[in-house]
Amino acid sequence: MSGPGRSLQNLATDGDGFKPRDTIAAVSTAPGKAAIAVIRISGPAACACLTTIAGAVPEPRRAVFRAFRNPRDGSLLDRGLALWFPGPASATGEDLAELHVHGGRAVTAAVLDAALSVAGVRLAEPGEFTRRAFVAGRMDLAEAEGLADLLAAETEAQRRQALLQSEGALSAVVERWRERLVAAMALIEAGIDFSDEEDVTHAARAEARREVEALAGDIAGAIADRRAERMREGFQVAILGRPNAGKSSLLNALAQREVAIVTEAAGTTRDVLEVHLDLDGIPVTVADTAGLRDASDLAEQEGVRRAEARAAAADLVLWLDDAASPAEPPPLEAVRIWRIANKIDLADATGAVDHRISVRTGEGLATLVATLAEAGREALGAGEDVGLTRARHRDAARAVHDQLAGALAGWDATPDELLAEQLRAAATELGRITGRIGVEDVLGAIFSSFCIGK
Ligand SMILES: Nc1nc2c(ncn2[C@@H]2O[C@H](COP(=O)(O)OP(=O)(O)OP(=O)(O)O)[C@@H](O)[C@H]2O)c(=O)[nH]1
Ligand SMILES: [K+]
Ligand SMILES: [Mg+2]
Repeated sequence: MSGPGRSLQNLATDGDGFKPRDTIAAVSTAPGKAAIAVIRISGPAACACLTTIAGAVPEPRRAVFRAFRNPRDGSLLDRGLALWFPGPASATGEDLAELHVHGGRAVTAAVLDAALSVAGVRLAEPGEFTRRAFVAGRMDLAEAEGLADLLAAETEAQRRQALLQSEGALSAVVERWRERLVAAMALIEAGIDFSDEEDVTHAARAEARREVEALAGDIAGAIADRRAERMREGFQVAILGRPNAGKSSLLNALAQREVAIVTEAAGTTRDVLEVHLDLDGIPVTVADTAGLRDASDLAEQEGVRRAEARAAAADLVLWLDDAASPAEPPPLEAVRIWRIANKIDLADATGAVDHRISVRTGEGLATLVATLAEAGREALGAGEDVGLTRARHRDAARAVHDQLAGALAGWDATPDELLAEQLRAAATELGRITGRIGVEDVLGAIFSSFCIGK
């Protein structure tokens, strides 16, 4: 990765007070008790910092065992590994030092404090190490977002997808789109050069048009495919039903712990309660809701309202009902509904149902879980295909698509120069996804979503 980040240096530094020339330090591992914690220091004073705390600078990229000392009085703080990564071939592109210390609160606080006492060193902002990597051209924006997703990944499929994006798979797709646009532009521009040979111009314009049509189709396909974006949030399932159908019991059975209160009193659940499940690598969020009925109680009325709102926003509704007395689910537009008859230990299901279960005896639950995982995999993919993962990507892709559609609509009537200009504008717009252009407005939002130390 070379160009994009670097060309942004001025934008990225002047736009919102971001100053890569400071030296930053932070604990990069999670807070709390642990065997090891890593303190990272990046910037021009990293070398001074390392010398002050750990003695001489070690050979680049070699871990050495050192005593870490308080710069104020030379007292021993801890012993551990020191590493030195001189810029620009470091993670941030700057001089970077790492101190691996014992992972206790007091130890990390003392060593971080020692680092911050060195002139020119300050505490890092959230995501600032990654942001410096972006500014230095070590990764593009889509890759940085992939890295954020990788840190947040809770299931295998999420991990696979995030890793792909962090390694540049989405950037490569977008770059390929841009190359196709540039090729179409070149055809039009060739027409400009050969404007006295009408046949050549005509053929070139026709070929460019075919290419732009195909590209607009591919981009529309990518916008319509929401699987990768939904993978980040998980497959959203809402359990809906009348009071006492056994919704909370089902949630507990799926979660394999007592998350929700279960009683025989109708109207027990009021708030929406959700659990995050990992079904065979697929992230599935299941929400338990208040039983639907004309409630007199104010809190229960609000619970019913929330239940209906959650169901309307779900990918799938599990309409749970008593096998003995099934009722119709409420009309839910554009939401898939599975009818599930519960309590088949008491009475057999009547009418058409998708699943027959007894939460009490466990009958039918394994099949239900397997079918849920399958539905989730269908909706989200397995994390092996590359797609747009954020609204930000989709907005940019839609803007490009609209520009291409506009160019295609007026194609024959548009002079070569103007057509080439329209395609150039679309190519520029594509650069928003990887951060080649005009990203200063989104930088803060993207990087602040990271933790401090990343
Ligand atoms: N026999 C039998 N009882 C069940 C089964 N599932 C749940 N129950 C019982 O049904 C009653 C209601 O269960 P809940 O899980 O609280 O039902 P709910 O749909 O969450 O009820 P609300 O939150 O009040 O709407 C409890 O007494 C459960 O033990 C089942 O499969 N068989
Ligand atoms: K109940
Ligand atoms: Mg309940």
